[in-house]
Amino acid sequence: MTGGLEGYDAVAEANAQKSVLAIHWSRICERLKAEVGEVEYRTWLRQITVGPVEEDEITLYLPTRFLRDWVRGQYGDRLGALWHAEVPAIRRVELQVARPAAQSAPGAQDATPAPESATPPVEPAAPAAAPVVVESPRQAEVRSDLAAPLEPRFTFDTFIVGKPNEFAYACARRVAERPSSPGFNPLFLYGGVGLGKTHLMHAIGAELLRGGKVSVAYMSAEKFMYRFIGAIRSQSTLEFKDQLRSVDVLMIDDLQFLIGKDNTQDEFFHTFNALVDAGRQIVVSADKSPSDLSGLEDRLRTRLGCGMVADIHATTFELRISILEAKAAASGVVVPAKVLEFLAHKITSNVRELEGALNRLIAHANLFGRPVTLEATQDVLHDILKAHDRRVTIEEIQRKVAEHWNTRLTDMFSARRGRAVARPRQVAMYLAKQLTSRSYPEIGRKFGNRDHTTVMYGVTKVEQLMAQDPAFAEDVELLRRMLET
Ligand SMILES: Nc1ncnc2c1ncn2[C@@H]1O[C@H](COP(=O)(O)OP(=O)(O)OP(=O)(O)O)[C@@H](O)[C@H]1O
Repeated sequence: MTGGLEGYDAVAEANAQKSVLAIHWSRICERLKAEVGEVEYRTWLRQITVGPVEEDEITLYLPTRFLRDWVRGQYGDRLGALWHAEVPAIRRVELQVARPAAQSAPGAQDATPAPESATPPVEPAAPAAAPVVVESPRQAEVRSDLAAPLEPRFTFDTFIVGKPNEFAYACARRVAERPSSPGFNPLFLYGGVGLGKTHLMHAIGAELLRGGKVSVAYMSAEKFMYRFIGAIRSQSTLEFKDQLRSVDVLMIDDLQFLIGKDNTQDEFFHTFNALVDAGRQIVVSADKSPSDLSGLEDRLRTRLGCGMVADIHATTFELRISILEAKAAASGVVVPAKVLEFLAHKITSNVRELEGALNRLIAHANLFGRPVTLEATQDVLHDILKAHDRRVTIEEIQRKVAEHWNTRLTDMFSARRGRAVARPRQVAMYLAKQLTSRSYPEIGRKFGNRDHTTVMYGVTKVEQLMAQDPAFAEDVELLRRMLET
């Protein structure tokens, strides 16, 4: 009997404490709403439920680890101060993850949720292994409810292939023809800005859809994050996960955006594993190789590097010319070869800018009905050309390259031919061709009066080595970036 009464007292006391806390909490909520605004309050704070008070500490619960971390970072101190102002005995606020009790309405203030302590929200079980190609044919679809639409211009037919991108192109083709082939899942495409990563991803998507039977979802990593946050806010994370895990091919662009976004990385990691385990294809792009994406969790970097990693190098003059020729031909406007050469020499940064310059020229020609000439080009594009005036000198290039390979600067001009000095010299010639507007004979003169054919040989040799040896290619790329900034 006594025990029963004690139990009753304890329950009554706990209930009384809950009601008192609920009154304080509703006042605090009003203050918070006034301080942060209705929208922010509803997004982040409404889902807080009040837990017990022990000594000078009150526990508040949030439904997910993501929300808990966010609220702790953004509002932790403020919550502490408001509770202390309301109940002076409370000096500390502890934020914990807990799912609300099944019956309680979201945000119900007297709900006593089931704490999950430090464990993250439970992930849905990975789907059972499924065949690579869906057995019962269904309509090919791009999951536009879930992802971004594909750009119709970005196909394999409109992608111009040259040395810097031929490997990435071949890998992309292979994935489009046989998704989830061993060794090609995930396909990780990386390279500098505006070099065609997105174009290749869309081309894969378009090709797969043409073949039917698959569902494809493409989205930027940024969109992935916002979709994920949106799902948390609307308490529909399970639907979000299910949607993502139901596609045959998932493509995530610009993965570097997830650096520092730990919760989204976690989510992506689980999605990634569930899809790959189920035999679905993943394609990812980023500005660096998996090993260089410091800031991504190690386990994610390791998995990203497990399939095929393909680099898109900076464009060569030849590739720039081919791209310009193809785009000019498609426009129907006659652009003289010397104008194309001029542009390919001047605008070396990336294909997006090159394309932008050509489009401006073409629009100008169409609007005013005047032929495209070199003079008109200089006039119409004067701002772009000014911004692209190369400031790098051959002397700077020689110095940086010599430092990088630890050779003497004088070996750039000397007659010595050993590989240890010849290779850096060839790299410097290659970079001089890439980063300055000097001709082969001019470059030759700067390298101890060498003949222009020696320079041409050096440039070709470096291009060949870059195609064969990724480590060497990365070295050269690094030098190039250092010189350009
Ligand atoms: N080899 C190519 N052939 C034809 N067009 C190309 C090629 N490479 C890039 N482009 C064009 O250049 C533009 C920029 O390419 P894209 O958006 O694919 O670059 P990205 O590498 O994804 O850049 P970012 O890192 O900024 O996302 C697009 O219009 C694309 O069609």
